[in-house]
Amino acid sequence: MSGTGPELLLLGAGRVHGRGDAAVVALTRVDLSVSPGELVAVMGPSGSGKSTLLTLAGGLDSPTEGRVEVGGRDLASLDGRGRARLRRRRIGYVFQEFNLIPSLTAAENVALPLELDGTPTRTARREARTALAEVGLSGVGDRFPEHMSGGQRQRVAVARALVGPRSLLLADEPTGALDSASGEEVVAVIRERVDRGAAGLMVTHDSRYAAWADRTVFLRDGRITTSTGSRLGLESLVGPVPDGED
Ligand SMILES: Nc1ncnc2c1ncn2[C@@H]1O[C@H](COP(=O)(O)OP(=O)(O)OP(=O)(O)O)[C@@H](O)[C@H]1O
Repeated sequence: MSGTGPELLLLGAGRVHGRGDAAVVALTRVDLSVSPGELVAVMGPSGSGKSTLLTLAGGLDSPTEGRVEVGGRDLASLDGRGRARLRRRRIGYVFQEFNLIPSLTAAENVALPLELDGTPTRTARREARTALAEVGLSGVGDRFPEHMSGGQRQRVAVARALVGPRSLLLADEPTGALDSASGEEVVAVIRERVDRGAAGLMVTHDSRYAAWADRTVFLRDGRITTSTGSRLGLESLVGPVPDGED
């Protein structure tokens, strides 16, 4: 984590695919700042640019206009290797698909990003157990994904995104097809890590999960149309939202 500035900053950021008549504007002129300790939810209809926003924020794709900074650093100033290193060390992703490797145990799956980054196996496994404990899965490190429930598997995926000192969490529909109890557990884990100092950006279709965020931005046709400052604001837009502990 660096200084007091935002962990994630998008300034006039946009992404156009293709050219001329075939050009598709996936995202345009987005200004967004997410500070350490802040969780921002992203909502919007299908095709409104939510995933594009996340891939730009994570340096998986580059903007065709504007800029994206992570930890005060303009991603365009880094070469491919520099961006890859930043992604591995600083950014945690949670996707809808669990993407766990079936032949590895839960702990091995979680340790993998650290091991790929050169962390000695022993240290990586220790960090993996800490991350599994953080998501409430202390006892299942030696289990294989096929012997776990959907909710447990997604929490393993969240642990893999959290492992080590991640300062930016990007979650694209992290609750996926989970039932609401498992979904709430996943969002609670993200909320907890954010409360301990990470910055979080989470795409969701469900206002119950967005209610865990400090702010919600709404996308339409690639633009931010509305931004609520609080849960109360969200309530005025989408109707009553349940309490966090429900
Ligand atoms: N590689 C690409 N080439 C062309 N168009 C693309 C590409 N990727 C995304 N788009 C378009 O950009 C727009 C935004 O897509 P994006 O996936 O970001 O939306 P989304 O809000 O995440 O949608 P969903 O909720 O369905 O996942 C869509 O119109 C999509 O068709």
